[in-house]
Amino acid sequence: MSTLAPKTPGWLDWYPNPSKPRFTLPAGTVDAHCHVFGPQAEFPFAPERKYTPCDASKDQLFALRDHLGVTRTVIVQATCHGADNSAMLDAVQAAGGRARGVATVRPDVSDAELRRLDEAGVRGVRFNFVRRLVDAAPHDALRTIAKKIAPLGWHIVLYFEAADLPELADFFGALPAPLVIDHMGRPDVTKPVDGPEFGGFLRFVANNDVWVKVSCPERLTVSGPPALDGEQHAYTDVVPFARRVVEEFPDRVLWGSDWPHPNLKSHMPDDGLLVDYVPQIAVTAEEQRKLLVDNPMRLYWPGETA
Ligand SMILES: O=C(O)c1cc(C(=O)O)oc(=O)c1
Repeated sequence: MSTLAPKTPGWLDWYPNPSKPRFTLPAGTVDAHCHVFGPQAEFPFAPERKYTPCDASKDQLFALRDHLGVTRTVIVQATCHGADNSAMLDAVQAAGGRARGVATVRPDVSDAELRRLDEAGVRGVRFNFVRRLVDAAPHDALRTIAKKIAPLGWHIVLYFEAADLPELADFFGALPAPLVIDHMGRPDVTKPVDGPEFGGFLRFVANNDVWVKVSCPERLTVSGPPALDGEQHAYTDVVPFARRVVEEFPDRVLWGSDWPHPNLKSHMPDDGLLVDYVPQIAVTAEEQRKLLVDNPMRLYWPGETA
């Protein structure tokens, strides 16, 4: 019998009993960024991982999806599973057409394997440039893999820190597939929304074939979580950044819960309050429909109606 690896010290488990959101998500809402972790007894974590999370199974993900009023999910390969996509694929398959996947693959991946992933519901590959999550920036792998996936019509999901974008922008802009940016490119929300750093990010989005996930206020906030009474607006310091992206690029924004919220050390968000954050950043019914339904459907279920 194999022994299970203990969780990383200080690892916070996902919120056990999320509140029922006060904001009613429109019918057909897609959670375009969530993960499954293990369960590690069935799907062991990758030896090269930088953290060991708690288990977060597909059934627990589907229970949250239904509780929040989400219709479909995009399950994004988490770094703790490396390039072993089996837990993600198992979850996508179990969702019976109501999930798509984003995979991590190695540069020597065969065309036959890519076709197998495509048939299983994968529509993109993910690359991580956040230093605490990887050993080295994956430029060469990304260049090689981008050429292989472009003919499938897939996209490239990128995770990076705002301060690194100026160095990466030309490289990213030359890739031969659409780009999807995780967590708004991780802006430093203590800097001005009209300042040069976020301005550079907005220009990069304007000038390239880019979609942006306006996700993770709980990860980007400096002012912290909402009060426990839930009365005040949540994550107010992140709102102006996400609001700006939604206003400028209403047809290229995506929303995701980021459940089960890897690597949060300060607090674990109530996922119900994360849904209540949405109407602060997408204020009209039209903006909400585009963010939550139309845009992710176009990217992940093109030609299908919500
Ligand atoms: O900021 C993070 O720690 C983080 C990690 C991962 C992952 O390990 O895949 O995914 C995310 O979306 C965010």
